[in-house]
Amino acid sequence: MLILVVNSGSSSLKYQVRDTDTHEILTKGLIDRIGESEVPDHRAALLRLSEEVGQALQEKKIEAVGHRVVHGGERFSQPVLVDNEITRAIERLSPLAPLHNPASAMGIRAVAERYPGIPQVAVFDTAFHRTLPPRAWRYAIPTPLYRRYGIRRYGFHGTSCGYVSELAAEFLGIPLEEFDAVVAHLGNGASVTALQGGRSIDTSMGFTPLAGLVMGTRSGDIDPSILVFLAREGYSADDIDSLLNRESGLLALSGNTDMREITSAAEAGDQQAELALEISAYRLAKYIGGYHVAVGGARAIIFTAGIGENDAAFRARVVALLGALNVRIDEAANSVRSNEVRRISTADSAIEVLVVPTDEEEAIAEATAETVLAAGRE
Ligand SMILES: Nc1ncnc2c1ncn2[C@@H]1O[C@H](COP(=O)(O)OP(=O)(O)O)[C@@H](O)[C@H]1O
Ligand SMILES: CC(=O)OP(=O)(O)O
Ligand SMILES: [Mg+2]
Repeated sequence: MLILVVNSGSSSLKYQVRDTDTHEILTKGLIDRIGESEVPDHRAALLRLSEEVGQALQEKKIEAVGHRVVHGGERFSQPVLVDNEITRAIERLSPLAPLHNPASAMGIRAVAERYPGIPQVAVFDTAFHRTLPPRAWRYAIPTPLYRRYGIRRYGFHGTSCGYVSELAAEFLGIPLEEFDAVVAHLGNGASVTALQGGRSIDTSMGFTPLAGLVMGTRSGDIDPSILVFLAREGYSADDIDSLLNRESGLLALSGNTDMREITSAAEAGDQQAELALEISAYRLAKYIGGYHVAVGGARAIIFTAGIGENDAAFRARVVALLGALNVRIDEAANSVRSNEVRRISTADSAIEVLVVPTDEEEAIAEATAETVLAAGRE
């Protein structure tokens, strides 16, 4: 089946046209640095996508479209065929994923206009984390807040996590059902997930993709009282939202969101950039240690996504903080650039450290084809 996959990340829009029968990628593209002058917003990115795809495909016809949707709430634990009601449900979840869900809903509507009648499937980041036990998803706040507003941990990057954990288990020759690991998905948004028996049992993002690690523009964990303090100081809800989601993280610490630039600044002696890297690595290392305990001893630590796959210096910095776990990096293996699954730990490292390139688009294409075929059989 010929599938267009649309992955609306917070700062980028990735697309691919894939044939799920032959596994061929017919065309793909990345519209990056959304928000800067050339591509001011996701609408502009989608317009560019439709021009590029139209040119590349000529007379070939796309049969279905798969969308990455970040927040599926408690309702969606599987990919679903999209209709108007589902699109509205995705929009209603926007307050819980303000950098992502509006872009996905916009994408779904834009595709419906451009390719009328085409089946569209939503594939949710949250779905993989529906296996979290209550001890991990409940917050220690009054129950009515959960019942009334659905305030709980959901977790994100699930499509990526599921994809890389299968590849990692296969690489190590461990059956997925017996695979205990920690997955660090480090992109513009970043999260860590604890896998036990191949299933998610804890994850650093929470009610929204703001919790956990230091990210490009997101603060990650902070004391919630800071919000109350700021509200009393006169900050509005929108001010706080924008402060923590768009003006914090690496940007606030170093003046930059791009790890490549932060790393070169740090190497050139920029103290702020150095501190930003230190804080990010330290926070991640603490999570890895915690999740090693949560899964009862991880067999592997997996690095994936933009930073995880490409930033050898950052990986080395994180692993250097894991000495207490007897995890050791192999500097030579770590500095190899490759698109393959690879081991970067030494033979005597207590836990294997792997780099596993993620492919959310492939996972979404497969899920889309399956969902469309299953709907056709009903
Ligand atoms: N070669 C590289 N070295 C260091 N960081 C990189 C490299 N390539 C990409 N990155 C970083 O990866 C991040 C983007 O990751 P990605 O997974 O594409 O993000 P998203 O999908 O969330 O938009 C950015 O912080 C970028 O700086
Ligand atoms: C959920 C999330 O943060 O996604 P991204 O990394 O694409 O911003
Ligand atoms: Mg991403």
